[in-house]
Amino acid sequence: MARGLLGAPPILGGMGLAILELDGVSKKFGALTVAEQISFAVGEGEALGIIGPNGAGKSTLFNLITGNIPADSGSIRFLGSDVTRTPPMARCLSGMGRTFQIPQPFEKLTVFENLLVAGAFGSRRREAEVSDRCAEILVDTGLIDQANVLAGSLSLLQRKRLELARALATEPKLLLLDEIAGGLTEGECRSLVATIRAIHARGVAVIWIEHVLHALNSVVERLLVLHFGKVIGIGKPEDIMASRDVREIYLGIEI
Ligand SMILES: Nc1ncnc2c1ncn2[C@@H]1O[C@H](COP(=O)(O)OP(=O)(O)OP(=O)(O)O)[C@@H](O)[C@H]1O
Repeated sequence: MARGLLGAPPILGGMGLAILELDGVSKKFGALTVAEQISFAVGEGEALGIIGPNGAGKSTLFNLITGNIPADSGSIRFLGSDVTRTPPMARCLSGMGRTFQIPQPFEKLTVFENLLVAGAFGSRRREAEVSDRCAEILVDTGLIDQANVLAGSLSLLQRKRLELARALATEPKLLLLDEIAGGLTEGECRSLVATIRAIHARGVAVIWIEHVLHALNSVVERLLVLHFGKVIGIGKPEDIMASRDVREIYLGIEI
């Protein structure tokens, strides 16, 4: 299990049981090691931020957690069950939802139709059964006025909101957000953060990869730092941001 920056054991943010546990997860693409002995746990209802330079292996880590790529070694437990060899769809059905760095909605479907597809597919229920829940999610994510708009004509912020809404439609207990604040204006970023905080406040555990640090640090209870596929720090955001390694490696500040 990864130690904190000061060598302390990982804190689960006082949230009790772990919803997700990685133990020694490793992955290589040919000669390139993208995940090396990654171990950490996320508490139920906790929000964990993941930072690291470009190419550090952050999105790859999400793909390992969701099962989109198989781990070479190590184990992944979700809600107490070993899911290391479980296919992505089954992980989604058991409560793992994710957004992708580049939103890819069904452009020729409306916003509401996009949600119906995600809700029905992500819960193996009929569209009529998920329709009310999808309408609620549109309200929660600030998209209700765009319900009948084609996804292809949305602004970047609205596409990010739709990406979030599609993940929520699968009714996640753990929500994985991949650079959802990237490319937004300051005001847009603030409004998206407010939405994410509200989702987290309802008890959904969040793992959020983000380069927009002020947005990330306003939500998460802990930060994990990846560098060349290795966890080089995990702990409270203020401790991580003050760490020499992180300042040198990630923020590019010479000490
Ligand atoms: N399917 C793949 N095959 C081979 N190499 C890959 C594959 N996917 C990612 N990589 C490489 O693995 C490394 C980690 O990529 P990854 O996208 O996980 O980084 P990241 O930390 O998310 O970067 P960014 O912040 O730029 O999104 C990179 O060198 C990338 O080129």
